[in-house]
Amino acid sequence: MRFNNQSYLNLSRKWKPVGGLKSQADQPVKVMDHFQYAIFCLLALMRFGDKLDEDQIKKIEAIQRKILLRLGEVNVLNLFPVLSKIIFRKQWKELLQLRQDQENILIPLIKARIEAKGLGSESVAYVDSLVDLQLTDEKRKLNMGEIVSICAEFFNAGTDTTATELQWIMANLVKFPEIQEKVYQEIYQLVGGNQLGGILNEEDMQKLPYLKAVVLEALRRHPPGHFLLPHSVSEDTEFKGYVIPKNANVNVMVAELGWDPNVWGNPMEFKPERFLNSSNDHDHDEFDITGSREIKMMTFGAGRRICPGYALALLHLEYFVVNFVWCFKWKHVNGDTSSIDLSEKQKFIVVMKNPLQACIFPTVQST
Ligand code: HEM
Repeated sequence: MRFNNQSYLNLSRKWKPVGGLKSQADQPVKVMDHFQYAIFCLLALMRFGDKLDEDQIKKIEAIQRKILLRLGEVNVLNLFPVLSKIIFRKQWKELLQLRQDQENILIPLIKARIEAKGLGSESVAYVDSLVDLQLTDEKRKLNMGEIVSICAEFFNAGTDTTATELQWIMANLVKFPEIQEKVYQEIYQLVGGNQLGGILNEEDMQKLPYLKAVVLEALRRHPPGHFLLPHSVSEDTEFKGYVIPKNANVNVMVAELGWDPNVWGNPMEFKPERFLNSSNDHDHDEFDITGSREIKMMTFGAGRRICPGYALALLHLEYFVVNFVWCFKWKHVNGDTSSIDLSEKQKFIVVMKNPLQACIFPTVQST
């Protein structure tokens, strides 16, 4: 897609401040908490098939976060569980209490879903498939504890990764307003004035290659995980002259792979255009994020242990970005692009060292 400067100027957006009050709109919003909450609500809806109220969401979020923060401790205690249960009795008690709290919150939601399904609810939820799942080798279904753990994993693996990536994308769109404007113009050229202020849907997103390129570029330049989960080889393996012994821990430097100058020109530059018509394979128009044809980046891993939520994450990222840009103009604080600092900080995943703050204005379309 080409963006012609003339039409870009003609269509240039007008905007009005949030709530119609300039003073309010001038107040920068720290967006990350809102992103996290939105993604969490969406995942909860997918899981339980029903909208949960704010109180329930906050309770699940709080317990999940407490458990996530102590995950390292769980791994250490599990190295020698028999011994650690004696020596670290207090820690074990606290961790078991956290698990109990998690079950107390999630089990009633799972049971409510089973009941709703029994009463003929037509919606489809993730919990339904877990309840129906038959473990063929063991000739049994999942028990309640296992369903709780799998639901919890879905929250842990899907919330912070997607919300963090969303923050990286929006930070780049605020830092580089010309890229934000290109996303807007692409949407405008697709839907014109017909859908002003309306929400764009999944079908619209399939026709927006520049939007997809922005999301891919962010996943390349700012992968939330700089490593994969630990893997190991099941037998001694030789790779490029090195012997990797059986059971050795193996990982991949995900970020370095996406920043390799031999593969990507000016890799540290945020340049979505590199993903337009990026496929060399004429049978496939889209970039192969799964690495099944060629591995150029591995933000979601590759092969059989690839992130099972990658398609969902892409869908959510594209959905939020397209609607954020269509409905709002995102501006940096005090007109100063340097207020957007793209430095990284290693937490559980790699986050923005200085979280994004932006002034956000609902757009009013010029005709
Ligand atoms: C931008 C968003 C996301 C990124 C960058 C991401 C990335 C990853 C990566 C790199 C792995 C490890 C792959 C490996 O070790 O080979 C992984 C695993 C996993 N992801 Fe994601 N993920 C994202 C979103 C999601 C979502 C939305 C879900 C589900 C709702 C999800 C569920 C999982 C699960 C369950 C695993 C563990 C799979 C296993 O143990 O085999 N992820 N993800």
